[in-house]
Amino acid sequence: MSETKKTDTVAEAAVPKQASAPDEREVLLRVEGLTKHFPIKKGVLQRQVGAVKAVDGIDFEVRKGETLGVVGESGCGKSTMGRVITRLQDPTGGKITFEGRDITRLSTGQMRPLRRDIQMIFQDPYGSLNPRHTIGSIVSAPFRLQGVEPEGGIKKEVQRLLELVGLSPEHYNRYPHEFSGGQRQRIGIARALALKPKLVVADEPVSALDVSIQAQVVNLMDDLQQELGLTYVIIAHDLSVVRHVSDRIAVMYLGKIVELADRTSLYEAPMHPYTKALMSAVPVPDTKRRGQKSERILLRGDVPSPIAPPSGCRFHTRCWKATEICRTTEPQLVELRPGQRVACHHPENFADQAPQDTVLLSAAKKASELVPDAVVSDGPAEKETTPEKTPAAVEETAAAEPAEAPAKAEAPAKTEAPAKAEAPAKTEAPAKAEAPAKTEAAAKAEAPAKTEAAVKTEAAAKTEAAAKTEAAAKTEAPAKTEAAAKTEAPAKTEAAAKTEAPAKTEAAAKTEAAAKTEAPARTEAPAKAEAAAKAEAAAKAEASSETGASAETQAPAEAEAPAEAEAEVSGVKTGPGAKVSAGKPAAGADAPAEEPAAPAGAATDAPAEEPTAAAEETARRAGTDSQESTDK
Ligand SMILES: Nc1ncnc2c1ncn2[C@@H]1O[C@H](COP(=O)(O)OP(=O)(O)OP(=O)(O)O)[C@@H](O)[C@H]1O
Repeated sequence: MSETKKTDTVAEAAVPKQASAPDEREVLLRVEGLTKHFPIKKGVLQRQVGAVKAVDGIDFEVRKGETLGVVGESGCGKSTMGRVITRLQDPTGGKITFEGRDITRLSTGQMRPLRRDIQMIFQDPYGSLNPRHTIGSIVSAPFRLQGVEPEGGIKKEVQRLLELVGLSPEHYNRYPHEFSGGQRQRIGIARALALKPKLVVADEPVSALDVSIQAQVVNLMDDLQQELGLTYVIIAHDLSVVRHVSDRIAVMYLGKIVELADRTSLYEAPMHPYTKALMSAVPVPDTKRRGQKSERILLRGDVPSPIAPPSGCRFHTRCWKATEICRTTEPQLVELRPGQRVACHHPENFADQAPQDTVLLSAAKKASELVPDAVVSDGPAEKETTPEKTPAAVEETAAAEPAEAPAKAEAPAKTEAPAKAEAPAKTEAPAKAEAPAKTEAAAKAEAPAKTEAAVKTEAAAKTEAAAKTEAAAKTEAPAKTEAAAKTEAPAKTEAAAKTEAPAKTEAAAKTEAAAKTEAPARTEAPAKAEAAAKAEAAAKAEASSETGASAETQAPAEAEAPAEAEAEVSGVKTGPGAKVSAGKPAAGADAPAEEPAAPAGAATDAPAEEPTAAAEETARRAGTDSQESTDK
């Protein structure tokens, strides 16, 4: 938080200059493979039946004098991580090293001297102060607990601390209820700073405060950092606060760090799609941009349950770039650019790490409906490493924009794909497409779809394919989508518009709804290529979702001018109530009850870790309730 420029409100804050060469500073705290699993117990015997994987293997380090910001949606494990690194809770696994000393398994007694050096500021300025104690008693607790006698006496030192945080020394004998939220948070800060700690972990230090007060507290923390040489780990929801205060930022998702980078890199060129989604939610106070279309990325649904996190990349269920590899293989947090670590197979603003994997998962296709076109077009199917797109890429990209399908027939200039693509082929029947002509729109149609699809293969093949999704997966000669890239004669969608002799595809276009009606769809008209591509890609994606073999979705390899869906190409499925604004999680609703106060040495004497109930929320509350009130 060095060199922070003070402002009236955090949102208006000009972003301070990046701290110089933070990497050269000495490492104060190092965390390796840290895990924290809360057991779920059931039955009379309280057998463990599962675990809430709140923190599931994270690595990072904090250097002296720097501020590490930690962001992520509600429930992704930020607070748990904060409590574990301060040893208020015991880790399940991994290693925590503070000033070169392994503190992972230190007992409460062994930790006591270290409490002077590691402090925590809690989110809730109301719940973290004991209402029956005076401010003087609260702020002086660390001295008493640590047996420290400051020069001039405890009272004088407490009054000095109150002044330091902008309160009056006369407040010494008052009670917490006599203060506003901002003032209470200052009291919490005074208490945390009493013993001149080296590391302060601040869990949402300003989120309970009014915006103008937020700026005051942030500026105060900044001043104190410079004055006392503090090192901060600041956990926050508010990305503008984090941007303002942090030197480096760790983005957490479902118990993992998905990206860790310095502030400038993270905000200017985020690599993880989740980071990009979070960043897109940060409002830009720029009057010139008023009225402009927002590039905001909405994420579908909530963070999945940490009890059974998704396989592979945990974000794949909500990512618009997810392909098969994301579902099966967990990406490691690797340094792709100096100082920028990311765990993603298909990072943004960087070369694809799995370029062979081009077929989007059906979940990704759905997710892409909530993502602006500009972002989607940067998807895995269109890697910067391959300037020309593969047929598969064309289709998958097109599938991401079903609603605009008919309007974009001109676009296929781009889609004149090279004959060879990088993708490894699993092509089994690439040459002749026996493709199911099924559009997602059709799939949703109540009535049997009338897909006017012009499917032209180079051989002017007449395709007879069942368009029913289930059938699609079982088509006799399925052309694997991955293979489309290697198709000898790839699709030239531009030709679609010029199709002279469109193949008559007697495709039974069946919809999920109309699947039972078995209504055939006739291919009659030459098509708009992109619409066709979209329709087919949609069909494939759906087929993949149902067959669970998304990477091997069938693709009409040579369809030059596939279908135009005359049917309602609505394509846009908006999950009812499922949209969740990235970076704007419903903090109030989901946030766990705040911990009781934990002044130096006190709170941690008995780091509570209650056995959890099966219900996650209940367990969460139970966990927080179990924290010992340190003011007592
Ligand atoms: N004591 C506990 N027992 C069981 N589960 C818990 C406990 N504490 C937290 N959890 C669970 O661990 C997960 C991570 O919780 P945590 O509070 O760390 O998330 P968070 O990212 O800090 O969320 P928020 O930003 O809302 O505070 C949640 O699913 C939560 O329910």
